[in-house]
Amino acid sequence: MSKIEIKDLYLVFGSAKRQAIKMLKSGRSKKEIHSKTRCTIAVNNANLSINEGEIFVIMGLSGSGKSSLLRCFNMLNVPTSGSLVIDGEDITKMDKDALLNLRRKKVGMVFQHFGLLPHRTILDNVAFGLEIQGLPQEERHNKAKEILNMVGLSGYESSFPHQLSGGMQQRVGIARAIATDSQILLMDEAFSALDPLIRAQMQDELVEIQQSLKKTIIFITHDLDEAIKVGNTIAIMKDGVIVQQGTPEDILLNPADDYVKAFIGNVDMAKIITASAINEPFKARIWQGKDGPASALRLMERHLLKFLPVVDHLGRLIGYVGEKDIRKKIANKENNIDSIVTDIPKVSMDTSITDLLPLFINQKYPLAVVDHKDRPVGYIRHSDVVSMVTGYDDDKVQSIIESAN
Ligand SMILES: Nc1ncnc2c1ncn2[C@@H]1O[C@H](COP(=O)(O)OP(=O)(O)OP(=O)(O)O)[C@@H](O)[C@H]1O
Repeated sequence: MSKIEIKDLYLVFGSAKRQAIKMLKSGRSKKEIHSKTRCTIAVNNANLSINEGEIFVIMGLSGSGKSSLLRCFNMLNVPTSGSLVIDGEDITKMDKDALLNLRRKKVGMVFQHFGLLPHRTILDNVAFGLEIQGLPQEERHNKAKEILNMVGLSGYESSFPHQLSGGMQQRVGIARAIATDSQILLMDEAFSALDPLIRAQMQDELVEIQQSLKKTIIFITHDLDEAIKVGNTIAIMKDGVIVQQGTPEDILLNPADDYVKAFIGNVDMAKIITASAINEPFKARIWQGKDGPASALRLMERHLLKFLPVVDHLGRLIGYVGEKDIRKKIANKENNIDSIVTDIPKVSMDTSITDLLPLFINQKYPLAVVDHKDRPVGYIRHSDVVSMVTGYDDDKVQSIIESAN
């Protein structure tokens, strides 16, 4: 379900906003508009749909408009035109009180440089939003302690921000943002001031927090690896325009233009692309104890396959049967396929391509992809994995592999 819906959103800085938008719509460039009107087009016709409970990442070069757009989500920046609907309500039309309420209760923010109050204890920093909401001291302290425990900072309640490392301070920032039970978290380069090891740890923790609390998180980063690690959806901005949005895999496999290509240029695709990108769904399967060689052969011929998955009475994969073995059984008038079921390595949809490669050693059949109940969902051919890793086209790889066999 979509939690946030942005339609035709423009954000212009400067006084001649109308003129700037008119020029923009008549095709003038951002630069040209700036030199004529002194206005900056920060967001140019953004359209986004953000699902409840997802981590939505916004990426783009410096100055592309990420922070400007993010600040529209709590109306710290007031869009020049367009709508931004949260839970069915257009926040661009809210009055002052409704907006205060939105910021206090619904939309929390985590800043790059933590934004903690230096003379307040960690406990009081986390309880800050609750204090503004008017919660009595005992109640807000209890809640803050609970959240500090959740982000691994129990025991630091009476410390002050400067006594904590950067990673710990950012945990406090996150704790403060989630203490108010806000459903939406805005995170602007929240991890970029942290050193790489702590940063990686914080990324894992964010994903965990999101999974347990089901917040909707809008997360800005410059770092594609980070975007891929935490993001369910990634939107890429250039000069105020959202040039592409999709799942990390969509973006890696089908970059919309050269700008996006340049972004993903130095990512190790093989580590990020998973089995799901090259999975071929099974069109048929046979049931152990029920189907015999003749029906197996019929299915193979119908679906042009040289092997079939065999499943037990619960639909769980046992292995494959191959065409040659099936034909032998038929020739020998044997009716039981049990002795010819070959064991096969099983993988899941999210196994990375690099982890798939070694599994092909000594395998004549494709790998089997199974779901969490061990039921077969598809297969992965060696040639597809090699094409993905080498970048050579599929037919060429297929012929090399076949000639080697
Ligand atoms: N308050 C403001 N007044 C005028 N122009 C602004 C203001 N805030 C941002 N801009 C301009 O809007 C454009 C987008 O800036 P923004 O900070 O949103 O980009 P960004 O992608 O977040 O960049 P960075 O990654 O460096 O933070 C830039 O041209 C910037 O100079």
